[in-house]
Amino acid sequence: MKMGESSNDDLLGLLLQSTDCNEGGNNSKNIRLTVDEVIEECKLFYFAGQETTSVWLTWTMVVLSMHPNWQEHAREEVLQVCGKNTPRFESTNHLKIVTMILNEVLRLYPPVHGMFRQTAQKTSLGGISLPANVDLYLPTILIHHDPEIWGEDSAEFKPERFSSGISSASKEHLAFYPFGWGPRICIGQSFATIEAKIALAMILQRFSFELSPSYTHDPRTVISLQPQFGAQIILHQL
Ligand code: HEM
Repeated sequence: MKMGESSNDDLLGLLLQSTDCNEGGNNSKNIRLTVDEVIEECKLFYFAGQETTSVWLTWTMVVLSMHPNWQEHAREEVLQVCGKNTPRFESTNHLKIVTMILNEVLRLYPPVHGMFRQTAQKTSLGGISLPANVDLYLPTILIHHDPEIWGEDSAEFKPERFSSGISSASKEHLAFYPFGWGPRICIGQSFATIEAKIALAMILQRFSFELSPSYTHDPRTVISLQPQFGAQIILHQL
């Protein structure tokens, strides 16, 4: 970095080009990052991106073990679209059932269960007037489970809710926000979705799976929403 050498075709390279140490970068002086800020950005990307996606896939394996019919539907679709080949980015757009399943898992088990905000100034929100410095919690998991929004079967795993897309899945607009919303929406949303589709497709191509008798269903919040006692799953090679 001190030699002024960094590539601009990956995230770390772009961050390094934005530092005070790299005068050759494209950014104007007033938005340069310090080295400490680059380190913090790297930690944020690792923390925000790794645990969330892995727990999403974990819940998907658990839920598809509980619903072998959906596991079979998803496998049939993957084999139809990709055969036994490694799924490519382009094929992920054709995985409709896999997408419905992944969305329904995000609805029932959102890895980020809620978001925190603070009013910077006096704010009017939904007809309520809030003073400055009020802490707000937006409980994603409660909204995702609300029977008034999703229907009496809101607690059930029903990927068909999403068969006509996200906007038709619920009675309320903006009732599904596993990646947040607005200016701070998850920057890794598309990356995570492609990653999850490819990983799930590769697992379905190779294995059928079922829950081990030792599995106990007990979702708990440990920063992200996790299976408290682990996810013991038995894989059968196909
Ligand atoms: C299932 C996977 C994921 C879920 C559920 C998820 C969820 C979220 C949510 C809800 C937020 C907004 C937090 C807030 O507004 O307070 C967020 C922000 C963020 N996410 Fe993700 N995320 C996922 C994957 C990823 C991946 C793969 C990356 C990076 C490669 C990533 C990077 C980030 C970053 C950097 C932010 C902060 C953005 C900002 O503050 O402007 N996330 N994520």
